[in-house]
Amino acid sequence: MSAAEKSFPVSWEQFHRDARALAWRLAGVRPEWKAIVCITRGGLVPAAIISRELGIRLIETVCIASYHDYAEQGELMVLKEISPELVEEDGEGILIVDDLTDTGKTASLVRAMLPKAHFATVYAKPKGRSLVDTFITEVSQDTWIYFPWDLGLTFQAPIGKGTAG
Ligand SMILES: O=P(O)(O)OC[C@H]1O[C@H](OP(=O)(O)OP(=O)(O)O)[C@H](O)[C@@H]1O
Ligand code: HPA
Ligand SMILES: [Mg+2]
Repeated sequence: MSAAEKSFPVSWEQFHRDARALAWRLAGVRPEWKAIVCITRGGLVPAAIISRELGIRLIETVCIASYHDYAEQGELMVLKEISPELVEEDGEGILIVDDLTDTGKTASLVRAMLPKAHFATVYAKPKGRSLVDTFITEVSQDTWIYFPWDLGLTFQAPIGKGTAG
């Protein structure tokens, strides 16, 4: 991916609101889901919110790492695969959850594992958008999304010059 020029910081409240909005959309897709397959680590937080909202209690993980250094994507590594029982029927009725799709590489890898599953992310960038079935907010490709679990409270310099006390 190209170096991100803009930033999109997301608070816990906003993330919760957006993940709930995603759950509302998914409730309209089908009445029941067999399981959530959550792409770690980023998918763990939206999966917790969606599982609570939709009453889905069977949660599986597929563990993938790619962005080793912020904004620099390395080779995709599958650290843990999906259990064979859930791969049966090509993932029909299964909900795949991730926090976002950026280049779409992670999404296309997991889609190939469960071709009939429904793929949902909270955020999407243009390159990955066509690989997900449902998402809430699109941000431009040159934007880096800062998730609340990567942020902390820090001092903000005053807007006006010379007013720092
Ligand atoms: O569409 P892509 O370009 O493939 O990027 C999207 C993926 O990148 C991030 O995960 P990352 O691999 O950084 O691991 P993490 O979830 O553990 O932070 C994010 O959580 C998505 O899973
Ligand atoms: O914009 C992003 N933010 C956080 N993690 C990411 N992984 C890929 N793209 C992003
Ligand atoms: Mg991830």
